[in-house]
Amino acid sequence: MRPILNSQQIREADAFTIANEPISSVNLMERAASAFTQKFLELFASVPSVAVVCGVGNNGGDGLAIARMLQGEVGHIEVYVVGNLEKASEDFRVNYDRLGERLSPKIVVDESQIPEFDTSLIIDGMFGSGLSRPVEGVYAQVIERINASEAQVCAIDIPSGLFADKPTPSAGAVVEATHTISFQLPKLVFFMPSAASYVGSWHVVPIGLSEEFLLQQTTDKWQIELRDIHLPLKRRFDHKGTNGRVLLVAGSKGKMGAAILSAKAALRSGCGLLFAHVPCCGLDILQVAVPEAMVEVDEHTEIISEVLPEEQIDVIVIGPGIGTGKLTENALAQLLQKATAPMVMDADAINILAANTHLLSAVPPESVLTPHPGEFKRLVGDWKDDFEKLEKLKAFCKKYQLNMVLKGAYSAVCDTKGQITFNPTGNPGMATGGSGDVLTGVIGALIGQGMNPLEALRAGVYIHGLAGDLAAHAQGYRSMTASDIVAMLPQAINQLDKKC
Ligand SMILES: NC(=O)C1=CN([C@@H]2O[C@H](COP(=O)(O)OP(=O)(O)OC[C@H]3O[C@@H](n4cnc5c(N)ncnc54)[C@H](OP(=O)(O)O)[C@@H]3O)[C@@H](O)[C@H]2O)[C@H](O)CC1
Ligand SMILES: [K+]
Repeated sequence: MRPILNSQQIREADAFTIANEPISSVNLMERAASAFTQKFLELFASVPSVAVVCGVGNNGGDGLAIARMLQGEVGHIEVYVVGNLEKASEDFRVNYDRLGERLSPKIVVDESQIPEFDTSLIIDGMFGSGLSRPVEGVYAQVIERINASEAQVCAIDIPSGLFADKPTPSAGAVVEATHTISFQLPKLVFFMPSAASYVGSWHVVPIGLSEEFLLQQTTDKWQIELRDIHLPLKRRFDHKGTNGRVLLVAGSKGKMGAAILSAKAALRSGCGLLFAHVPCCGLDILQVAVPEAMVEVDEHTEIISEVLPEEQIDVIVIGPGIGTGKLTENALAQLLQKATAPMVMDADAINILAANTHLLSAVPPESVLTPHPGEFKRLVGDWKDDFEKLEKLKAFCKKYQLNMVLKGAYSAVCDTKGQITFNPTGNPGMATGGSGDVLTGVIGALIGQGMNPLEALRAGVYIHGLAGDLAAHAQGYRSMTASDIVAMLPQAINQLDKKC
């Protein structure tokens, strides 16, 4: 997993690398600028004109070095320095002197000197990880002008004005980048919905900071990587009874589709036997749609009113399409008293828990909850910003000793110790009805096959997102449906199997 460190830790990594590699600070800047330039040229093949807007710190120093490196690679280049040169950092000065006369920068210290920015692209190097306060005054005016221009904007390290690891006050101006090329590690704020319009598409380029130092750092935030996913092995002598016995409790009148999607997803994710408990009205529907499922019917025609867990069930998946009626609430309460297998709880199962918080302590330890933000809000109340939302997620998982995925772009998986991992796969096309039902089925199948619930949760969100990406590629992210995600599960799982 890739650690996500705070600005202070990254500064220390910088200093450690300089002292121990050893490399001079200005040469580290040269390496960072070169890594940026290479990625930039991959992203923007032919750019007619670029404005490089620099502050006077090291982010600005990067900007000057990048402007120098881009000479001959792009058309016309203009360089602007915003701020007081007397306050410039050491490495900024060295790069200022290296610029040469052809790129002679224009200095901006007041409003009258702010240009119109009519280039096709702007590189933003005003502030990076050294931002110490919200951006105001002439700096804010420059940012407003950048944001108002027609140009694409590519930020160096982080969009100027955005704090990497804490909320940015709404009073401060922030660059709205179309792309951000960041150094060595992603910054926490890149995973926050509220920062998406500033960060744009983000890319991380290695700049050779000491791996030894980075891995020693304490953090509770990580990014899942492909190499972290280890699927359960299938062996020659396995049989259906050893490949996971999954009980799916899902559906109600008019919502049998949720049960079908979960059931299909579980079967496509390798579960050996799928038992489905559904209301009477769902019997024919499920048997026709999913012939592999063994269906047991509830006494009630339209909803689930009583579930008795059979013996030898490895995992119980409950929630998709069940509704929140009183009888179903009672059925869930009874099930919680008797269940010993870990549970995957989604949708209305979570809504029932939110309305009856005394039930939370009865959920088998290490079980998995898969709320979307609306369901999560019902469980923990509202939050003032994305950072507080993550704190609430940690506190909840620690308190109830549960694993949880908070679904959305970069779904956040939290374990019982409060460690958070962000999932990199997935796309906006997955924000469609039934997508969550697919995820619960995948996670249930993986737990059934013997993965521990946390590993299954991390692998499940990764596979689900990957299948979603493949579906978006095939159908377009506007048109794809949850059934398309199910259809792509085999391809996604095959891709993961091949890398093992
Ligand atoms: N660590 C690495 O991996 C590497 C980072 N590089 C680049 O360096 C920047 C960080 O550089 P740093 O000099 O620490 O900070 P900045 O350039 O972001 O900004 C510092 C200057 O900006 C002033 N500042 C801060 N906030 C404001 C504000 N709101 N308004 C006006 N001025 C502001 C600050 O002044 P102070 O008064 O706060 O002292 C400084 O003058 C990193 O992001 C990378 O781009 C390396 O090049 C490679 C290694
Ligand atoms: K920047």
